Amino acid sequence: MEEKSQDTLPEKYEIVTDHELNPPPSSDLELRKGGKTITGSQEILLDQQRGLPLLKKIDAMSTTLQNLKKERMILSDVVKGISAESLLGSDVLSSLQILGTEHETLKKKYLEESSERKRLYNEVIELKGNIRVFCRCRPLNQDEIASGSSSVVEFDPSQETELQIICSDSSRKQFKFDHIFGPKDNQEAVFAQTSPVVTSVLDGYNVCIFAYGQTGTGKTFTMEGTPENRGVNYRTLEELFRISKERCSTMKYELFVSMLEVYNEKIRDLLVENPNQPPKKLEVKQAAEGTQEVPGLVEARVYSTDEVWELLKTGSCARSVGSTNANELSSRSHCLLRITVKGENLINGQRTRSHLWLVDLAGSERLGRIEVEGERLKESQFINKSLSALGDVISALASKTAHIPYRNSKLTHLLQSSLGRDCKTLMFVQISPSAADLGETICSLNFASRVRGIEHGPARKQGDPTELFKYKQMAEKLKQDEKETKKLQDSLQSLQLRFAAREHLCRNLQEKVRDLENQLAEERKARLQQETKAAAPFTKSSVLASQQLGQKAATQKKPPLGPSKPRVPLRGITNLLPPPAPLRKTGITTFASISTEDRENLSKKTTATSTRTLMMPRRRVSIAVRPPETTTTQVEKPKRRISIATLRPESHLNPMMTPLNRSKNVGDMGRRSFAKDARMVRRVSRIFSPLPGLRNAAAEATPVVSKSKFLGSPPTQTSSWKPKHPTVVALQKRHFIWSPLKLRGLKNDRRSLQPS
Ligand SMILES: Nc1ncnc2c1ncn2[C@@H]1O[C@H](COP(=O)(O)OP(=O)(O)OP(=O)(O)O)[C@@H](O)[C@H]1O
Repeated sequence: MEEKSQDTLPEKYEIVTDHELNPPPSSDLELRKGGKTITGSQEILLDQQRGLPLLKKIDAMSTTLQNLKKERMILSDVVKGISAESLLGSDVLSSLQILGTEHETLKKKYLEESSERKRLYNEVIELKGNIRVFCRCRPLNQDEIASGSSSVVEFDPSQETELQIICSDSSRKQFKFDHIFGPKDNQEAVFAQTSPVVTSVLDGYNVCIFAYGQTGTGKTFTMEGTPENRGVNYRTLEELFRISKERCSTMKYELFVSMLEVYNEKIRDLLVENPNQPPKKLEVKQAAEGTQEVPGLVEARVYSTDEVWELLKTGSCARSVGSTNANELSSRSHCLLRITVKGENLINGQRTRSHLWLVDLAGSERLGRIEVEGERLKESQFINKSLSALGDVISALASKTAHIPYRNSKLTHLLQSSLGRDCKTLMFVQISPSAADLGETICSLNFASRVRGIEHGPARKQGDPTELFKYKQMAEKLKQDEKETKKLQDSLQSLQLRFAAREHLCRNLQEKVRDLENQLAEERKARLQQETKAAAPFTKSSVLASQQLGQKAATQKKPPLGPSKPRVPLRGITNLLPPPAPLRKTGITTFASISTEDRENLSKKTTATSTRTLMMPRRRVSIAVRPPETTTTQVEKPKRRISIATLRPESHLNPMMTPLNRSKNVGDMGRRSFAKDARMVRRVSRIFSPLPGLRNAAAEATPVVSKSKFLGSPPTQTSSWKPKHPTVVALQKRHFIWSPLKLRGLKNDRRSLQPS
């Protein structure tokens, strides 16, 4: 120890003296003067040599110690002052940063690869079949060996999936399964094949593993095992813990364990804290998310394998067992271990909740096989009933029927969400090698073969049901909203279409109105011209009068309608006609019956009243004149409605006399008229037209009847045509006098229309 301090101390002193931070004591300086560096310990030695008293030595040592302390402080300050950059350099730091980024990228890639591996792994299992059947044959037990029973099961070591059963008639029956375990295969070998299915629960798949077979064939041994040979249940949980630890950087798992039994179609919780208290009545209920739950069932959170083993032992002890002649401690119930795995992906936050059911079924032997009575018989009946329900479910799944009878038994109802199309199923068919059990063995193998025949679709990952439920509700709301939106869109579209159609109709109607107005204006203009022309050949006075009339007409006539004003869009189209104008007195006169004096009076009267008449809007006046033959033909065909008056004494017999005309004529009798006898006046009005045949004939016979836009084009006059109808003949014989209606311009000067 002494030597070691001698080696190290000189260096420290060197540093101190170099930095000149703490000058050494005077004794040191003196010693250095001699050209030698002397340490504290050497000094002590010197003092000893000099024979200094002990106190002096202690003083010296404490001084040295203080110096050393100061030194340490200085050094620590120096160390603190050294930064990473000054120590490593910027190049090293930048390369460290690059390496860090590379590390992150590699980590990401690793995650991607691991998820891909998981996917492929799952695919491999799916290809192998989501329902798999393993056969396990136990060794001959002591009793069987003692009784000299031989094995009827033959295994071919090269064929891991085939076995042969030697029947009583020495024939062989071959069975094929996904894997066959012989009497020599231990628990590890069994679990090695089982683990891939088991670990699927961590990936979010529902899994169901069950052991089926007659009593005493090793179902409990395979599932539960013994403390020395632990079975699938314990190993499964062990494996789940191992993998969850392995994945802790990316996944967070929570494991829960429930243990129950179905005894005589009743569910019993095997994990109740106080087994002495009366059992709770447990029922299978369908949760809102569609999964099967058992409300009130104990769900223990497990954190370690030790805990699990204790738990399994507790549950196993609470199980109903009884003694049968086939098994000393025969399971009289179906024992179900449920492992619930809640997973959360720490990278993307995805959550899963899946179940793994590990089922140790009660013995499948037929009733006659074991001698039971009383309570045992009842148990056996329930066991057989539920096993047959399981068989029905499997058959329904195999035949892909729409209805799977899960609810026929408690067992199948419990397993509903883990025994079906979206899940992974593994069945252990347990058989006995003994010849004495041959019949039961063949039965079990046949059942297992049926199960193996089920073609499952790909298993589906199970999300967290509460989250799934939430998403389902959201999806439904979204669907409804979409429907509503679609409805609204449809109605909007139809409204738009209707609106467009209306608009189109309005536009068409407006155009029509404009056309009609234009047409009307033109017709008015033309009519005015025609009337002026028609009045020209009459007397000089009439010419003068017509000039005056023209002037007046120019000043008073209604101007032609201008372009239509912009109209308010039509709200609706109605077929209603405008309210009819009140009936006006119609003056019908015939010049034939008027004397010269009367005519003069008439002229005066007409002139006197013309102004008033003209001012009256739309006053309808029919004037009968007898123009010369030539004049009649020269008159251009008016386009408006006309009234024609003829001299006919027997007007009441005229078929063309309309009721209106007749009444008008009758009404006019008492009134002042140009005609001496109103009955002599026959007015042919186009308002009440005669029969079409007659009308055409009359039209042809009447050259003054011009085209009306309401009645079609007038027929052309032909000299060769000879009318046959008496009315037409009468009309033709008599002079037709054209009398335009609404001839307001001319009304002022009716004299101009008088025959010369
Ligand atoms: N593969 C095996 N290797 C060694 N011993 C086994 C094997 N299988 C079963 N045994 C033994 O056979 C006996 C009966 O097994 P077990 O109780 O598991 O049968 P079981 O099918 O569960 O019967 P039960 O339906 O009546 O409950 C047990 O003592 C068990 O240890």
